[in-house]
Amino acid sequence: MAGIVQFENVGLRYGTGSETLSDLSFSLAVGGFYFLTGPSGAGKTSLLKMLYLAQRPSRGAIRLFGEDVVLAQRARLPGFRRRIGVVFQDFRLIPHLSAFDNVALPLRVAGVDERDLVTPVREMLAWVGLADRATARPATLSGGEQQRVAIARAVIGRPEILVADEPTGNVDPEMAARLLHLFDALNTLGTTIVVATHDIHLLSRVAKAEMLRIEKGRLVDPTGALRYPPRPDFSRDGVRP
Ligand SMILES: Nc1ncnc2c1ncn2[C@@H]1O[C@H](COP(=O)(O)OP(=O)(O)OP(=O)(O)O)[C@@H](O)[C@H]1O
Repeated sequence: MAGIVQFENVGLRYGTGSETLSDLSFSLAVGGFYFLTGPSGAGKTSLLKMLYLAQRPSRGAIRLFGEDVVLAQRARLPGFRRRIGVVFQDFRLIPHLSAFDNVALPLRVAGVDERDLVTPVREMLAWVGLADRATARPATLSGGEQQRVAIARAVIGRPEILVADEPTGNVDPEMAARLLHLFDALNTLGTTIVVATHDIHLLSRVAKAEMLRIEKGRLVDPTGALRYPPRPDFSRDGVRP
């Protein structure tokens, strides 16, 4: 079955320098849970940006939901983006809006009636432990609280893909475990999850997760499990390549 995300020979060059990312070829399954790891500066955020359509690749093909998003007309990109929830490394909350209104934003953009959004937004704020901070503006929240608002905003619209860049960077281990539980619950409902992280404790907490590792702009894939197109299955006659 085709993946919900497919990168084929993707390269990314900022400006005129050498490529930041090279020869990325992989496929992510619908409903999969993936951790993206690698040293600082390896290119994790850059890969995620291409995935959530904030950055065009310099070469190669990217297919999301079965459609070529590099060749897609610009006018169609917002439609694809609405199907992807993003937790940015720097949160990107709207400063003049309360926590409630930041979380409600994707539902309002999608045209959800005001009467229908109050309960889901309150429930989501409670989920991330911020039920009593609904009226607070981002500047009055701690870094960890802002991060949780950002996560609530990313998942409120039940995206098909959730992309999170270091989502537990500013929270204590107990909150990190709760957030991971939230991602896991979403994943169980069918959302494909891609989490970039340095946190090795996080990696061991989700047994079903697969690892994507980037080093110096290239995907390191020792098992070959993520290679695109998939390897032929030799298991029936027991012959390994
Ligand atoms: N907009 C940009 N213009 C030019 N170079 C950039 C840009 N964004 C990132 N880079 C460079 O691309 C390389 C990869 O950066 P990226 O942020 O993708 O790495 P990362 O693996 O996410 O790092 P970290 O774990 O520290 O967040 C770095 O050398 C960085 O300086």
